[in-house]
Amino acid sequence: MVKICCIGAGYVGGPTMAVIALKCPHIEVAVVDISVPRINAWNSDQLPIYEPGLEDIVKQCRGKNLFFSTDVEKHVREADIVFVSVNTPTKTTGLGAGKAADLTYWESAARMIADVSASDKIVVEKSTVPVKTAEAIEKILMHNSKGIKFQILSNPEFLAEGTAIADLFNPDRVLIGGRETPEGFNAVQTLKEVYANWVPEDQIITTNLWSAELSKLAANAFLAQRISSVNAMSALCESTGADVTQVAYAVGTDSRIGPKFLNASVGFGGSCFQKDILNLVYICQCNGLPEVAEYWKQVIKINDYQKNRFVNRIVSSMFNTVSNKKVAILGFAFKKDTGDTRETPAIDVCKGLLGDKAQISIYDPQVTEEQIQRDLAMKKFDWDHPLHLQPMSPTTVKQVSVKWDAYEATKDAHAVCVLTEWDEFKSLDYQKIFDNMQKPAFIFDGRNVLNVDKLREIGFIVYSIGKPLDAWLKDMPAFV
Ligand SMILES: NC(=O)c1ccc[n+]([C@@H]2O[C@H](COP(=O)([O-])OP(=O)(O)OC[C@H]3O[C@@H](n4cnc5c(N)ncnc54)[C@H](O)[C@@H]3O)[C@@H](O)[C@H]2O)c1
Ligand SMILES: O=c1ccn([C@@H]2O[C@H](COP(=O)(O)OP(=O)(O)O[C@H]3O[C@H](CO)[C@@H](O)[C@H](O)[C@H]3O)[C@@H](O)[C@H]2O)c(=O)[nH]1
Repeated sequence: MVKICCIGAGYVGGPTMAVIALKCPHIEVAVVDISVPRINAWNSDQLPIYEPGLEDIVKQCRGKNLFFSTDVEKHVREADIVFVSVNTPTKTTGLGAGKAADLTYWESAARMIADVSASDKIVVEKSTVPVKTAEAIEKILMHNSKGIKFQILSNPEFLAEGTAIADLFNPDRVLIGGRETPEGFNAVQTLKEVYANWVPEDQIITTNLWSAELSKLAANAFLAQRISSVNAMSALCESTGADVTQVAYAVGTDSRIGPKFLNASVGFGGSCFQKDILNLVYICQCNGLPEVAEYWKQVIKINDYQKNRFVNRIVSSMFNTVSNKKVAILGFAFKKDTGDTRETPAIDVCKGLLGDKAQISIYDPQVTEEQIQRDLAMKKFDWDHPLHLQPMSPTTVKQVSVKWDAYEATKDAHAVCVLTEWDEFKSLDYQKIFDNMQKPAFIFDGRNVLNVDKLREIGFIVYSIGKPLDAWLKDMPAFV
């Protein structure tokens, strides 16, 4: 029986390996991690991550051909194929701080593989890594090996959170990069055969190592660029009376552009886009391409601008101060159908409002109070380290309260901000919410999911990203 071991039982390692186990009953899959609580959770009824459809698959395979363990060395030693899906955070200190990828966890995983291996192995980069990482990993593995042969493959993951299982079942493509040598081609073929159990062969793309590594960074940069492009247009729409939804629709019907990923928002979040673009910018700089670096950096700058613009709009609309005013936040996760808050725009919006001394009351159906407090107290980029290595926040933010009900969160509030597009926010009883709020009652829709006309009929003053402004907001200049 072929044995696969995946180092890193996170948002990528967990779902990816669960799907491989489901689709390949003849393969034994072990997912290992240094975090004991994470592995305990994978072995319990309360999985460590929320992802629609995941629980059913884990229940079906766990204990049969899918195992979760902290015995990292044992499973690596026994495996034929080792996936590495560990954190690759942005460096916070030293050379490349604030941009470059920190490969500490990757390097320690590679050294451990070299130390414990007693047979030839294929080592697969699943984490998103800088171009040429495979070369460095190869050196670590070869240098330490005792005649053992390692083949390195790059197999970046393209799943999006909230739709991970659907994406894994039916990927647009699977990308495998390898060395262009007979051994490299064999390794690529071996991995291809795993995916071919459920992915049509013409959707399995094979390339050289560097193309696979760079394609992942490029794909995320292109996706994020679309959002920054539509968000840049949203600012112009507000100034001109155009409606960004209409503009995006008109633009997206051009088959060369396409309709997806053109929703204006308070800004993109998530663990990948910012980190991967910063990494791309750094690689461009290191390769003597400052113009290319500057081009991609602009995608992040517009995203920061959009989050600031949103906060400024709230404050300026509310007589230029939110000091001691209660602002209800609906949604804290970086997108719907996930409890993940990594780089969520809600953190920047809340910090901006707290800077203006607001009292904040938050409701999100999937995010706990402990997580929100951690996020608001944590330094930028600290979130992307294994849980037990993250600095603990010494204090909680007192002006923040977390509620388990939208009506409770919005009670007596001066304003409501929608920051995640959870479906349930569309069908709330907004008349009831309005009746229980201070007047004038404001709603700032950062996701364009609410029925603006209906809200205005009720009596709300409404701001929606990139939509024609109502009279109140026009008279209150946003200082952007
Ligand atoms: N989250 C996504 O949607 C997504 C999608 C595609 C690619 N990626 C990339 O995949 C990688 C992992 O992302 P994630 O979201 O799964 O991160 P994560 O933080 O959820 O999981 C990483 C896990 O690796 C473990 N780990 C770290 N070092 C280890 C070691 N030496 N030995 C054993 N375990 C170790 C950590 O404890 C953690 O549980 C990153 O490079 C990310 O950029 C993420
Ligand atoms: O039109 C859009 C689409 C998305 N977003 C926001 O963009 C962020 C990222 O969304 P999404 O890409 O759906 O989720 P991720 O899980 O971050 O997935 C991205 O990042 C992963 C990690 O690299 C890749 O594997 C995926 O292909 C890539 O879509 C979220 O805050 C969304 O709300 C918008 O504001 N407007």
